[in-house]
Amino acid sequence: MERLSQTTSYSKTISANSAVLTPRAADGSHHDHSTHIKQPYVSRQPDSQGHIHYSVDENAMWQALLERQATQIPNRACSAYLDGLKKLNLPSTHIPQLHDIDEVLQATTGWQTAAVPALISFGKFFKLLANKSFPVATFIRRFEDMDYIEEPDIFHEIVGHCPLLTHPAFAAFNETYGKLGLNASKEERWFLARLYWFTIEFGLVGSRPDNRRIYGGGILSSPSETLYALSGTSDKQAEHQQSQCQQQPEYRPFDLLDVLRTPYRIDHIQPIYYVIDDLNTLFDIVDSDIMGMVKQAMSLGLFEPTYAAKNS
Ligand SMILES: C[C@H](O)[C@H](O)[C@H]1CNc2nc(N)[nH]c(=O)c2N1
Ligand SMILES: N[C@@H](Cc1ccccc1)C(=O)O
Ligand SMILES: [Fe+2]
Repeated sequence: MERLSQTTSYSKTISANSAVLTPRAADGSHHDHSTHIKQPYVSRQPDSQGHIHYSVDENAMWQALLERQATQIPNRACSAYLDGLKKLNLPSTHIPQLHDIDEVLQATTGWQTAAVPALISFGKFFKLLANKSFPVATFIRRFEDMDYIEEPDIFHEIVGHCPLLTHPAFAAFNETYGKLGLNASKEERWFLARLYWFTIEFGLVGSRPDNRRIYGGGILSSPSETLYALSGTSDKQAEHQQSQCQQQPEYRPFDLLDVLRTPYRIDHIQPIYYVIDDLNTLFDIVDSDIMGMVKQAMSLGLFEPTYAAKNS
């Protein structure tokens, strides 16, 4: 398997649809392509003891990301997340081994991680969650993608998701969500994906701007989105600033039916966040008739995307 750190990573960027061109010739020479190419990420395989040998560069990336987030997260993440982060007791200078994470997850909620190559299919994803296993893609972003990466890397899965997986009610939400997905049809799964997206991935909690905090793992693993997500001021001012074409997030009060009908794109910072009053709102949803709501959303159809929809 090609080692991530040895792959010559070209400065980006191609438009999302451009073909990935062949990298630098073996002898190091290269033709100056007018377009740059984005080296694909390749996940690392565990050795026979289940140990993954990361390179110096990859461990340095982890250290840089954790140091940056250590300065940005404390007064932006919700307290349940901060409690979980402390329990994980993550190493600061190197990427943790999955069995070290599993020890904490097993002891707190009976969960564990599952090494996966990258984004996995809905079917595999729901099956893992239904069995209290969380997918962890075993590669880490390069420095050029430090602030924001379009696909989940190990920093996203471990620092974004694992802290709240030590929280019993949050873990139960994930497990129930997985079981619902397992029994859902293909089309229903697309609607369920929006519930996950606007809560576990990109959810905010706290109805007033001054008490608003982040619980979404997709935000907390991105240094730039962590700052952006709470940068919106009061909703009125946000509208005004938006009219001044400053990029400001839109905050919407959480409504399950609205969430299920809201298209999203996974490849850029989110323009819309749904806000719950309290984490318990999330746990009440588990006891509500989610699939009934999905059927209602299907009959009502999707809202118009607020931007050119690519994949949602
Ligand atoms: C269903 C959910 O919205 C999302 O699309 C899933 C799909 N596959 C995934 N695959 C990985 N490795 N990590 C993830 O967080 C997800 N999220
Ligand atoms: N954008 C997140 C990673 C992510 C990708 C896709 C879905 C969810 C999360 C980050 O930079 O950390
Ligand atoms: Fe995620």
